[in-house]
Amino acid sequence: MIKAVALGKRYNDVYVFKNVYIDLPQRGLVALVGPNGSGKTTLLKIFAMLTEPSEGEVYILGAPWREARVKHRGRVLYAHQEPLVYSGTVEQNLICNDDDVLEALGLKGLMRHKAKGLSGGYKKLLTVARVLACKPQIALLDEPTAYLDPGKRQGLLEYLNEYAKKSLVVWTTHYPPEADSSEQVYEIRDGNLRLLKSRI
Ligand SMILES: Nc1ncnc2c1ncn2[C@@H]1O[C@H](COP(=O)(O)OP(=O)(O)OP(=O)(O)O)[C@@H](O)[C@H]1O
Repeated sequence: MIKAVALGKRYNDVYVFKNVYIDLPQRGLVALVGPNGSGKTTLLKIFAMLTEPSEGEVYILGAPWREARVKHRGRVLYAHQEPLVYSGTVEQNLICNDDDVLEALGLKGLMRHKAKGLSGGYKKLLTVARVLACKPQIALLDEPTAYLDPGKRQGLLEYLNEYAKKSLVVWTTHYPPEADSSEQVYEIRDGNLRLLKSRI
């Protein structure tokens, strides 16, 4: 439900990537790997309709990018790379409430804690939970496993695999082995995107 055709993005005259083609399904877990600065966040933010493409076209849930930005706003949610929390409690940091998500991400017992007082890992989990609890049709998660210990990484990935049975989840990581459990793995490198693996 995300399709890019000859997509390019440049800042001034410098291309981050060009001639990107991708066709992502309605549901499934899709990992985007690549080294620092390769363009993972930029691509995710284009899909999130936060960054405008420089050339080509992107279709989100069937609508061209500019139209989708108006039509599909709440259906496509992006979780920032940085653990982003606001003042107030964990509960007050959530826009939507979903017990399953909070339980799975280990936040259930922390609802009355001050969000700014959480550790980096729990701030990151809250950033991800804020998106997943709202049940978007497309969840775009920028390095959701960063800051997490191995147990929490695995727990989160297991939950994402479950979640992706109903929705499309695109997530980024620097660490290719971690992407193995995803149904599709794309790599972005030197301005090009290529499909490394697909089980769909
Ligand atoms: N607003 C901007 N203005 C100018 N250049 C930018 C801007 N945003 C990103 N870039 C450049 O685009 C390139 C890709 O950045 P991006 O953050 O998408 O990479 P990334 O793969 O997510 O990196 P990392 O793994 O380090 O988070 C980098 O060279 C970066 O400096």
